[in-house]
Amino acid sequence: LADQAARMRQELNKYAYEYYVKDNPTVEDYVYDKLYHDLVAIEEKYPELITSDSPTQRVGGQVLQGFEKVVHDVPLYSLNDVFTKEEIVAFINRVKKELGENVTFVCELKIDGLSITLRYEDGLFVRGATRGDGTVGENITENLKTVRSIPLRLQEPLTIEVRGECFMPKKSFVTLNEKRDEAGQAIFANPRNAAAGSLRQLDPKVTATRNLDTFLYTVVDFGPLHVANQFTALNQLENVGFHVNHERRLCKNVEEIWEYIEEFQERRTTLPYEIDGVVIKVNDFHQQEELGFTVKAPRWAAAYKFPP
Ligand SMILES: COc1nc2nc(N)nc(N)c2nc1C
Repeated sequence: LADQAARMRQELNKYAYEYYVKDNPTVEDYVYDKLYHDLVAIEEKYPELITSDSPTQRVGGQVLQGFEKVVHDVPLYSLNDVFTKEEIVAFINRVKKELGENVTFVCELKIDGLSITLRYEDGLFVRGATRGDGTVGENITENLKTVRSIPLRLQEPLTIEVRGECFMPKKSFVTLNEKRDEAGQAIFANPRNAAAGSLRQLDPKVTATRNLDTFLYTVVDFGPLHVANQFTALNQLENVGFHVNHERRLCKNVEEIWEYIEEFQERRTTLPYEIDGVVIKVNDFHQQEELGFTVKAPRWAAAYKFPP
């Protein structure tokens, strides 16, 4: 029976990966729901068969009295903001001055959400935390377990820490505010505040109702993923189970970067999530190491902020 429960868990986690990460479900919802309820029945009868990566454990946490502090082994740094094409040109020129002409950049969307860091040991999700001040954050593992796109077990038994954004899709934001308005509750000003409020809930059962989502964009130590640059790292992050934003693009020069920026300034209102800019990164990890960091931010990246 233990094997049967394990097979059901694996099947459910596969369906969830296809649905939430690959955005390409292979079964109808009722198939998932039926298998889920069959697993719940087995686990209720034989609680000793319950494991931490069972989808039935996503909304299990008790109501917390408060959040523990988490000291980040590797600080969550911030990005240098730029606001004009001239500043982008200056950034690219400075990078090429130090690295030579043979540099490729990755452009990614800057999601308007909350920075989170997720720790996995042997493939199992063990801890999730907020960025906080970059050095000390809050342990919100129980709340992050309720976010369906966060895998409870990776496709490989990796021990890694990944970072990204937790956000509330625009549609969920509108529905939530409609419900709150009808209930005479204060509405949230924007999806970012709604996501922050949802993650700061002491009761995970409330967080579970908020339809939060994630996009992961970096690994603290790329070693275990065996990747040499940001673009393949993003592909690998998706392969091992994380939700990664698909609008990433390799750019060789300012023209291609500016083209990407103009495209997403245009598409911003039609995207299902809010963005506040574009992040430009040197793609190759050795070149990133060569450039290093200033006190607060990497010298190999810049965040172009859209005009308000
Ligand atoms: C390399 O560091 C970063 N990379 C990022 N990438 C994206 N797409 N969005 C961010 N908000 C972001 N933030 C940081 C600190």
